[in-house]
Amino acid sequence: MPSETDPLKIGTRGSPLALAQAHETRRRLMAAHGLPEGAFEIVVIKTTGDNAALIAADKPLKELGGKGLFTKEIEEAMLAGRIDIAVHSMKDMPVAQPEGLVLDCYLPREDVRDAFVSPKVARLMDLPEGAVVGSSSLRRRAQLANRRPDLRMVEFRGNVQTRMKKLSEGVAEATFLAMAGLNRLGMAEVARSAIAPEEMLPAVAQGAIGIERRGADGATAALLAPIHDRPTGERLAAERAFLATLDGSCETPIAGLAILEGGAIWLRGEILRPDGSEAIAGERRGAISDAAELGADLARELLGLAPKGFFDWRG
Ligand SMILES: NCc1[nH]cc(CCC(=O)O)c1CC(=O)O
Repeated sequence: MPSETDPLKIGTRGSPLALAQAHETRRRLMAAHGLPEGAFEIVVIKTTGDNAALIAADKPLKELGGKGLFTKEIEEAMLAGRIDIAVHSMKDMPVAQPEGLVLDCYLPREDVRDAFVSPKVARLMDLPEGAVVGSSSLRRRAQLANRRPDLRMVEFRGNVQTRMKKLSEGVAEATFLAMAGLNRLGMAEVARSAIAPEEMLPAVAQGAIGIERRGADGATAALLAPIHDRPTGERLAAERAFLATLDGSCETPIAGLAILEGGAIWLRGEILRPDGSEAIAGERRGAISDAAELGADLARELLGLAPKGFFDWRG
């Protein structure tokens, strides 16, 4: 057991959302084991994705380093023993972990929906013709272009405050944020409305927090076991198998959402051309124990339906 003289080191990025997630993890570990706050130490690690100069460049994140942009330095710290666990937004996690690390602990999932944020109108469909919308997410940009080809898209990055400032300056009339992030920051009022999955299917693993550890660290595995949320793990097994089979990441125009219903699992998935000119969607229902196969199977179906050139974004 960790103690005040030998605390468990929790690695995290330093953004307000990442810190909120690390604190939630510590609270759950304290409650599960009756340990004091001092038995856990939160260690902030700067990642490539946190480099202010890169972020200010307003380039698509994809061009800045691709997979592992927000995780590489944290995983290196864990392999080197400087931290014991790492708390991640699962939406940003590559589908496979580096040799020696495992991800098998998930906290109960937050709201999976995207939030619609605008000082002008309450809902996506109320935006006037030709309105400018800010987003750097390839998925959101493609989905929006698909549903509202009249809208103009601009790159939009930074924390919630930065984005709100850009909106008030008129850089764009609306933007999107994950409801989960707003809720965890206590900023739910920023959302004008939550977008139903039927209108805009969220990113794979949106709203889920995962806790990574060293595979050989049995003591930490035992410590994490009581805070693992099994339904979240089952849903992510389907969604991440879907993403893996599509060879996707958080920066590809892919959406996927699994829901548990009456003892079964229901997975919906969507792939898009980056310019939104075409979207292909499908779904699977099946046994929870087959979650990963369902995900892979749905991905193969959508791949089979995609015309030549659809995956030009796969590089
Ligand atoms: N790619 C950035 C990112 N990664 C996780 C979240 C939000 C929280 C979550 O989905 O768990 C966000 C910001 C956003 O999309 O608004």
